[in-house]
Amino acid sequence: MHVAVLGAGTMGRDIAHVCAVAGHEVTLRDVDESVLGEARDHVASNLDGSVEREKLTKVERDAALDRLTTTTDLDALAGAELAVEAVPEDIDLKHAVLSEVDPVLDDDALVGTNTSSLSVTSVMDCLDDPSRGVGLHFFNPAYIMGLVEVVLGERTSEGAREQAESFVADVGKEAVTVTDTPGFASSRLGVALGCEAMRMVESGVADPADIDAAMELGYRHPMGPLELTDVVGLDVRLDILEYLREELGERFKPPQVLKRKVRAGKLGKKRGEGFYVWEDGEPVK
Ligand SMILES: NC(=O)c1ccc[n+]([C@@H]2O[C@H](COP(=O)([O-])OP(=O)(O)OC[C@H]3O[C@@H](n4cnc5c(N)ncnc54)[C@H](O)[C@@H]3O)[C@@H](O)[C@H]2O)c1
Repeated sequence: MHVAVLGAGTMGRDIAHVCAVAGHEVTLRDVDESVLGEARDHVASNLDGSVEREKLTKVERDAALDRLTTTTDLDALAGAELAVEAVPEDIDLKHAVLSEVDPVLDDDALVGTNTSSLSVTSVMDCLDDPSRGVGLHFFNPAYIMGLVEVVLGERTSEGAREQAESFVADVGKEAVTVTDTPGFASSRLGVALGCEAMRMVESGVADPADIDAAMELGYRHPMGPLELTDVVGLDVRLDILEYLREELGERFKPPQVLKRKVRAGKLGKKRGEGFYVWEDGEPVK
């Protein structure tokens, strides 16, 4: 299948990786040429890691990388049978991207959005045929995490649901299918925990490493809520909180410490600093 991935940032590049390994021809599009170079190197390096861990052979690694094309050119998406949108969490931007791409895709193409929280019904209402739209919510890092939330918009057709669930199984992930409610099942709970952890940092309960250790060692979370916020991106978490506050009320009010860090460009792992300083891909605790 020809899969178009829109946006080559944190999520788009790993979704492209997953689809290429599963045997799909992937066109990864971004508006920023430099991001595309980084994205390809990132995928190549993670594929090398899979070879080292004997999850892939060298031949499979090379074939997956050959199936991945990066481009800024919209026409390169022509005829794609699936598009997965992974541009920033802004409904106007998502509408602009999907409206532009819609006419170029195959007539029956499935259109997925990787939104973490926005209404899938609203994201998809710009499509010529919104019944082809569905949420395909991958988790970070998408090439490792086993879950994809399939989110059904008000107008998502039964056919689109089946296509989405079978695509998720085909790329080796487990689907949970949820209705279109703010934050779905995962982000709403995950963000609530992260938000409370940030308030605890603000009020001096403990430092980030100790708060994270409490959840990791006391509750068996593989990663504490503040480290996870750094991995996800503080800007991404802020966008989600602002939307959930609008939809669900003041309990999702973004903490000041989060706003301050975002304003200062401390966006987490991708910028080398968030709640932690990051060196060689690891937080300094
Ligand atoms: N970061 C996470 O952990 C995470 C997890 C699950 C879901 N999500 C969701 O995935 C989406 C993407 O998040 P991200 O963290 O990858 O963002 P990001 O900021 O890392 O990447 C977004 C990319 O989109 C590109 N872009 C902007 N405008 C574009 C356009 N018109 N056409 C094509 N590309 C364009 C940017 O250049 C950037 O490379 C968001 O909806 C977010 O909520 C994020």
